[in-house]
Amino acid sequence: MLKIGIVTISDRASAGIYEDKSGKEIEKFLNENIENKFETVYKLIPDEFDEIVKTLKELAEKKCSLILTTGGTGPAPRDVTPEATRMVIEKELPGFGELMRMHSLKYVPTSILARGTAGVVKNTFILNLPGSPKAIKENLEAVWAAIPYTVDLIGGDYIESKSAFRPKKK
Ligand SMILES: Nc1ncnc2c1ncn2[C@@H]1O[C@H](COP(=O)(O)OP(=O)(O)OP(=O)(O)O)[C@@H](O)[C@H]1O
Ligand SMILES: Nc1nc2c(c(=O)[nH]1)N[C@H]1C(S)=C(S)[C@@H](COP(=O)(O)O)O[C@H]1N2
Repeated sequence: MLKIGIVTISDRASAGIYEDKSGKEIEKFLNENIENKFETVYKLIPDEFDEIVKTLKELAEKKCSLILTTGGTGPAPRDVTPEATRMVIEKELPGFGELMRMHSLKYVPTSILARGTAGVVKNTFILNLPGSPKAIKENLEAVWAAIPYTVDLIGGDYIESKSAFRPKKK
């Protein structure tokens, strides 16, 4: 069955200082946009480089076709999610981050602070989203249409989604 990893990277949420609303927002978006059966694997970790790398590798080895991370993409000293993601991926897909930042300008001028990227390791596609709960939908609505086809191309499990775009086969 289609497996999707949700990784919340937040010092405060992982310490129990606040509830992880962003992970829940990701789950909600997936439930609203995927029509076939899928299971999620959820991880809540602090902004620690080694822990992020370990978690992403573990979820890729568990055959998640898609991993969505939230948090740690900004300029603060402990924000290292894009660097950790680059340690794991074999191929970067910079268009996802570019489009998310451009689209998010419509909501906040600080969208240019997000450094999130995306890329592929074996049959897993990893995408970094910003940490704020409201940023989840704002960013996923920008790039979701391209995600199911990306997962097709890398040999991941099929994602059935009315909001996806798949180019017609010739
Ligand atoms: N997982 C989360 N759940 C709920 N609110 C969050 C989460 N992550 C971030 N936020 C909220 O979004 C705001 C902006 O995110 P910010 O970049 O400060 O957090 P972060 O660096 O991702 O998290 P942290 O400081 O805990 O590591 C935060 O002040 C916080 O209120
Ligand atoms: N759509 C959208 N993008 C957004 C935001 C937002 O609220 N909405 N917040 C911005 C802010 S304030 C920051 S600092 C960066 C990085 O957030 P992160 O460090 O929590 O990942 O995402 C940016 N991108």
